[in-house]
Amino acid sequence: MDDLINASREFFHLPLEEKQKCSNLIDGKHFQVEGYGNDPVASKDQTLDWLDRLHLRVEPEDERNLVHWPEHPNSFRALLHEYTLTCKRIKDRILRAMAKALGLNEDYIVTQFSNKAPSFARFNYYPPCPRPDLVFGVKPHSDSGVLTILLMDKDVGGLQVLRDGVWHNVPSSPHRLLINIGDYMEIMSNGIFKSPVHRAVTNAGKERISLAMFHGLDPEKEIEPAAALLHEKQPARYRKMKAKEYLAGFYEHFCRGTRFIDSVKI
Ligand SMILES: O=C(O)CCC(=O)C(=O)O
Ligand SMILES: [Fe+2]
Repeated sequence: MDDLINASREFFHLPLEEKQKCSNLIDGKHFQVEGYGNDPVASKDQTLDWLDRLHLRVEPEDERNLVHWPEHPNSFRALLHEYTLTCKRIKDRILRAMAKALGLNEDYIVTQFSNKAPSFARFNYYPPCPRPDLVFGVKPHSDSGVLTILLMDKDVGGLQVLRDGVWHNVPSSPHRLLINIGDYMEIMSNGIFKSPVHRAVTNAGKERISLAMFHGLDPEKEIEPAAALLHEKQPARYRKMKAKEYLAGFYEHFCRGTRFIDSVKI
C-alpha cells in the first residue's frame, strides 16, 4: 500500500506538463471522467475543491485506458494492478457478509456485478491550502457505487463524516482501510444501509493523499431494492433506475453540491 501511495505522490509531484499527458480534458477543453485533473466546471458560480485527482478505470481489466495511466514512476501500473486485485477480494468478502446481515442469500450482492461492472481508482492529492477556512478538499457528498474502499493518508487527517447533523473527524492511521457504503447499496438494501455523507477538509501545513477504490455496476444494470426485502408493510423506498442514468444524475448533483439519491426516494 505504501509503495502505491508513494508512486502516486511521485506522479503528483511531477511538473504539470508531465501530468497533463494523463489529462482528463480532451484537447484541453472537453471533460471526461478518466485522467488527471479536477471536476468539470458546469457553471461560473460552482465551488471547486482544493485537490488534484487521478481517476482511472481499473475494471473490467480489458477496458482499461492505459493512455491515462502514468508511465512515471514506472512501478505505478503494476502496483495499481496488484492493489486492484486485493480490493476485489476484500470487496467480495464484505459484500457476502453484508448480504447475510440483510438476511439475503449470501451471494445476492456479489452476483449483481457482471463482468462489465466498472471499478475506478481515484487518487486524491490535497496540497497544503493557505485558507482552509474557505475551501474544502472535497465537498460533502456520498459515494455513488456499491462500496468504496478508501485508503487514507497514514499521517494527515482530513476526512470527516456527517452523523445526526454533526461532523466527526475520522482519525488517520497507517494502513487503515475505510469501507464506505455507496448509494447503490443504500438502494439495494432499501435504505437499511445508508450511504454516509462525508467530506475532506484542507490544512495549511501538509499535503495529503487518499486513494478511493469505487466499485460500481454495469451501466445497463437496473438498480433497485432487493425483492426479498420488500413486503406489504415495507414497500420499495427508491425508484428503479439504470446505473448509467444514476451516474449521470449523480455527477450533475455532485458538482452542485447536492445529493442525487434524495431525488430517487419514493
Ligand atoms: O480524501 C478522503 O479522505 C476522501 C475522498 C473521498 O471522499 C472520495 O474520493 O470520494
Ligand atoms: Fe467520497
